[in-house]
Amino acid sequence: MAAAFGARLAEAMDAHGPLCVGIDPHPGLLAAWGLPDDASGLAAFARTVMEAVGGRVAAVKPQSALFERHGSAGVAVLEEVVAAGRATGTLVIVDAKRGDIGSTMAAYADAYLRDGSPLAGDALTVSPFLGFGSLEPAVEAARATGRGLFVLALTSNPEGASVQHARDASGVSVAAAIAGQARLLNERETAASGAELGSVGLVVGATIGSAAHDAGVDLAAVRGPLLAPGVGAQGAGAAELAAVFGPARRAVLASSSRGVLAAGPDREALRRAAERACAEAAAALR
Ligand SMILES: O=C(O)c1cc(=O)[nH]c(=O)n1[C@@H]1O[C@H](COP(=O)(O)O)[C@@H](O)[C@H]1O
Repeated sequence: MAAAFGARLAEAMDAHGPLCVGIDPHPGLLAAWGLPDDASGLAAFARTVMEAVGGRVAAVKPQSALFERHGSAGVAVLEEVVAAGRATGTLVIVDAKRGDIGSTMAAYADAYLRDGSPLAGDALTVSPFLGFGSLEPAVEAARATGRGLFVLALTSNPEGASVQHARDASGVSVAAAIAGQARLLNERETAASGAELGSVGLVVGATIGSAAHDAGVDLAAVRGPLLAPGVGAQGAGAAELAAVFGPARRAVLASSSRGVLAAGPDREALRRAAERACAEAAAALR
């Protein structure tokens, strides 16, 4: 079994800084790069990004939807990204936001978190909104194979608050309950391994302002990595990262997709954009 994801991510962030480059091949970006909006254009896009940043950033996060829209040929390109991450030593977070009843979740875990599956990167984004317990097969598969999960908690979109800030009869918000469950899993893992970070991360948008505080979420107590999308194209920058994460900032992996990808297709320009985004995040999260 590979070392646990939390420990591997901490090592990758120490080596390369706290940036994840999102691979979101939107139709508009394919066009801007002079590529056709089909599987051949998608493949050229994904290869260019991996050649530019593979081995140079802590992680990449391919957005599954933008591969799936090209059908099975697009999914094959996602598999190529997973393989390229492994070849370059860059962690791959497959952003598929899976969540279903437990028996179906077991099949998703098999697809995305099983050794030998071509879609299994190093971590998967998952949705806990069918109940955190429904994620158990994914939690178990990740634990058994040294992979990680990023559980949606406080998402970067404004609509997320209507669900995530809702409170139960005892006043605990949905987001705080999710964070509490992740914390329990990470406490168990880190007590056994001594690692600083467990492998059950949360997704917390860099755009959420004071929402963690307002929803009663203690991000530092989670002891897992905090994936922070919303940097760049959605408007968050260094100031927002510092303000949202405060004492939890050492656990943050800032994620930017269009903000970096807009610099392509020139590989050097992509590399420089990633370096800039990484330096900015590192300064904010130091
Ligand atoms: O799980 C995610 O990565 C995610 C969660 C969230 O709360 N907000 C969010 O934007 N994302 C993803 O992060 C990426 C953001 O892309 P950019 O806005 O181009 O940087 C997209 O792939 C989103 O699906």
